Amino acid sequence: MSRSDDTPRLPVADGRTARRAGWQLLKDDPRAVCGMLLLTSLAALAGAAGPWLLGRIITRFEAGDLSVSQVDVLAAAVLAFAAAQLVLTRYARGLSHRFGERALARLREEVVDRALALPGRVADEVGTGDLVTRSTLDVATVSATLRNAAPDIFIACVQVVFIFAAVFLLDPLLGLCSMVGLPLVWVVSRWYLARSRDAYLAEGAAAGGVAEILNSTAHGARTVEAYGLRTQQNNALDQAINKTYGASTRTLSLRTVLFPVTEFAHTLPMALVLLVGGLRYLDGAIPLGTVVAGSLYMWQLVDPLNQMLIWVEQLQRSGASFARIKGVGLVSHTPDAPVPPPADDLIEVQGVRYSYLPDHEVLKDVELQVRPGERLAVVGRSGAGKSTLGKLMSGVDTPDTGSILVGGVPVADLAAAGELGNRIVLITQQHHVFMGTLRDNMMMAAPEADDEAILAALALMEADWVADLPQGLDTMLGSGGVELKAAQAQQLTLARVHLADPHTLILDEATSLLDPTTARQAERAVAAVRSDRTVIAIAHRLQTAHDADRVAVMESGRIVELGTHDELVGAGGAYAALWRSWNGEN
Ligand SMILES: Nc1ncnc2c1ncn2[C@@H]1O[C@H](COP(=O)(O)OP(=O)(O)OP(=O)(O)O)[C@@H](O)[C@H]1O
Repeated sequence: MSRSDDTPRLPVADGRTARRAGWQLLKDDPRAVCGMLLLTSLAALAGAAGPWLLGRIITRFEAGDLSVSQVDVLAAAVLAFAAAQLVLTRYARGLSHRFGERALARLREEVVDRALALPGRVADEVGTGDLVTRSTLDVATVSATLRNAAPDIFIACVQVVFIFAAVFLLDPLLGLCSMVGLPLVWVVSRWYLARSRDAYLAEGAAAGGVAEILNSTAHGARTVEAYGLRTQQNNALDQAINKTYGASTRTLSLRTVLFPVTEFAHTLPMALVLLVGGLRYLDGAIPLGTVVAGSLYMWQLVDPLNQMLIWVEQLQRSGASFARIKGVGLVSHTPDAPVPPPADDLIEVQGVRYSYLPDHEVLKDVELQVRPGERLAVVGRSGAGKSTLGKLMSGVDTPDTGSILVGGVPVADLAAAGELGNRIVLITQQHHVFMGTLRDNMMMAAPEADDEAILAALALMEADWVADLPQGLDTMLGSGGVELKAAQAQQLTLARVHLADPHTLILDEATSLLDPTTARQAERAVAAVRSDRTVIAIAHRLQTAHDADRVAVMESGRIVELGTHDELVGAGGAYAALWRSWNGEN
């Protein structure tokens, strides 16, 4: 039940891909980036003016060519520049935050799109834990960076550049002194960054492992109880928690080196500027005002460098999260080019092979054409591959080889582009009710549908219960709201399909789990939604095959017979045998 270390995981984007994706976030919003750069530069310039003016006051005062009123004017200018820096930084930060929010919104949409475009087989293989961790914890980590760290780091970088430039302009030797800490910061950061990516990835993966075990235990709680697997699950959880502890300790030990060394690297230039500046002043090489201005710049440098130090860890952590988020896209099925509209409603299955597991082919060279408006029944023994064929025809996954086309366009491409829902819909026994109002649940199939159309679709499915809902179409459904019974959920699903108005329905035993009365009601609902559409019915009851235009018989992943009911009964093959045995049973 619990997943082991061998459980396949979603891939992680390599450093180059992640850097390119990060760069793309900037390129996607060029106006905001230019605005941020301009405002931050102006703010840094205003910030650099203060120490320079104070230095001038001291130098000229020392030289005796400054009156008290001139001191007042210069002091007022210092204040004015400080105020300007405050205002400009505030606007720069506002702009950066808005940039961060927009980038985050794009990233969130991308995660959802990519997760939804994951091939069904991959989603089955990797389980929910890894995917959930990437779309929740990892997105939260990246969002903290985009909201707070990125603006602060950006502003700090610009400030640091301006401060160094200002010290060099004051006195090149003091400028050199101001930079002595940089090699130390460079070395320790390289040391840290070389180790921390893997360490944070391991920490993220370990957290995913814990989430996976908790998820599978919660979902399979009854099985755990029934088979007495409690100890086994506890042990697996203990192991996963120990792994998380080990991974967190590793990242902590990296931080205990980074922080003290960089702290020292900040203090060193301040001391050197004071020492060398003082000596040069005593030698008469530079005025006192230059030493004061230089040390004030060093004092100004502490804050942005500290900001960068504080955020470098967050940056690294979110770099790992960003790579994990981008990794989801590496296995998602996304079409390379814009998807053209299908020429018509003809469905063609050409040489399709498919396996869930290596060396176990479930579909073997399946060929099939379904004409618009045709009713095709797919029959065969359990495990023959009927449902798998239905899933592939509805774009849930892509074939390993061969293609499934509608009007000449691969259905998986249409599904990935979100353009399959109003063409081909798969109806299974699982009817999902989304958390939200009844109207939300209906409008996701047809965003432009009005209340009248929604109520008409529900009425067509005999969903009388809608009239009893406390807030009508505004009633909240799902957990925390009104919980629908299986039959009601099915009516809702079918009404949604009716609104989406696809040309093809793939019915996979849509009514078999219901009790006889609700099954009859459900059959009427299915009949209402089938009218005038192409219907591919994956049928257990051969009456469905009898009433269909054509019947495809599947055996061990192949279509072994294809024809009308009468033709196949006459041929005396596999279908005739199934028909005889079904008739005998009934
Ligand atoms: N998610 C999965 N992972 C691995 N194997 C699977 C998965 N789903 C189906 N299979 C296997 O693929 C084969 C075909 O299954 P499929 O459900 O398509 O057959 P079917 O004809 O629809 O059977 P039934 O009528 O019992 O639903 C079976 O051997 C089944 O065990």
